[in-house]
Amino acid sequence: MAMLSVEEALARVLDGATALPAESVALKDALDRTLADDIASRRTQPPWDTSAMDGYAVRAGDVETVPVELRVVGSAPAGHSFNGRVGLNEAVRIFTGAPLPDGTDTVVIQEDTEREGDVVRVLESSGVGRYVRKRGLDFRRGDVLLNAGSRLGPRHIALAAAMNHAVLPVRCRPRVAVLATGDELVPPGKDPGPDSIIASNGYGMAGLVRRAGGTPIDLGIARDTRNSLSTAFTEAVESRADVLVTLGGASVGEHDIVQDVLQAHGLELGFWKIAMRPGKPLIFGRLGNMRVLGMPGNPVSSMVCGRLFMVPLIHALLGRRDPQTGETVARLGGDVGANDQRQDYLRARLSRDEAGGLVATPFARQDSSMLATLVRADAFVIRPPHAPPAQAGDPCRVLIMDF
Ligand SMILES: Nc1nc2c(c(=O)[nH]1)N[C@H]1C(S)=C(S)[C@@H](COP(=O)(O)OP(=O)(O)OC[C@H]3O[C@@H](n4cnc5c(N)ncnc54)[C@H](O)[C@@H]3O)O[C@H]1N2
Ligand code: MOO
Repeated sequence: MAMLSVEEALARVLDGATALPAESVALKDALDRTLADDIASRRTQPPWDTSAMDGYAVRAGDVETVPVELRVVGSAPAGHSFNGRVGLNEAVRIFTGAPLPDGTDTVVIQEDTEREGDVVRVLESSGVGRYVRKRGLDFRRGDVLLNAGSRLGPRHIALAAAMNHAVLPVRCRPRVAVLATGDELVPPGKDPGPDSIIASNGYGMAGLVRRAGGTPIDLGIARDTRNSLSTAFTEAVESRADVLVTLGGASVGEHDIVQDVLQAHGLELGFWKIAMRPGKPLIFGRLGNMRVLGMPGNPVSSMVCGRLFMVPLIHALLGRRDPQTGETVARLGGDVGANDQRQDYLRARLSRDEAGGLVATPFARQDSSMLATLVRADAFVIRPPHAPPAQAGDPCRVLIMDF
């Protein structure tokens, strides 16, 4: 039977996944959150014509011919405007950021002047508007400058502040319950028994959840028994998780009972098994309002499934409009053989050729248990199903490692 393609599987995971409700957060807590509404400016910036330099505000007509002496009639530091009107052959001492006094249209920088008492001698002429930032140069009241669905980086937060917003509407963080399964698993840092494996995947998955903008809920480690799994699934439902991620027990052995027990809880199965390596036994379905991703236990398989399916799902629940696929193109740094029906994600090193082009060289060993190779890798080379053999120098698709 033909297995589901990666694209089709992703489409099914994202089907019907729409943005969660919004909440308000203070600017200082808004970093990396996703905006829930378009944001219009409450202010025009700059609010008035402003000096861009320290110097003298003058009338351009007075300084056409230089040198010329002007009478200094006042001073305008930032935050304190000069309230009078500046007349013929007059100047006001001005500083960067101060409003341009009435009657002036130009700034002469102080390096181009000599001052003596209340007289300034202007040595260089200056055109109209020189060193003046016009009112509204940056933006105007009512301009929509930040869009719903964008992730708030430091620059977006600075702009929101400049627009005079102290609080922003953002999407609630998707809650993602993460459950490791397996009798062999023990937490890191303990003294492992003779048959123990250290549980690693849950830590990686929780990190992926956080990076994607969700809140991980740690459900710990379930034993390979119906009872233990059942208790954990009940806990997931009670925790009001939007997504449940299980790790391990997804394959065909008689201890791989995750799917069975999920079904006993009412799982509506979306799919099981996809044409992908690593990650073939991926399970997807719904348990009430909760989406369930049953990931294979091999550490690299679960991280790749997390990156390819869980991260886009979290982004969809955040209403992200700017999702980055992370995909680009490179040239192969070594030969690769013909591919079978599974789309391969080969861990690879990136380098540059002499012309500066990107080169991706897959590691020789690609076993899905090898986490150290995942950390050594800079990218995945994507080999589509049934791709013919390819040689060093041939173009290839790559997914840059971003976790
Ligand atoms: N007869 C077949 N056997 C297998 C098939 C198949 O199609 N036919 N598929 C293989 C593939 S592909 C994968 S991937 C694995 C996935 O199996 P499971 O999801 O059932 O995973 P487990 O058996 O529970 O564990 C596999 C491996 O990973 C270790 N593991 C599990 N959880 C964790 C964790 N949280 N942290 C660290 N390591 C973990 C576990 O100890 C095992 O070594 O099935 C193949 N078999
Ligand atoms: O698909 Mo499994 O994830 O190859 O090892």
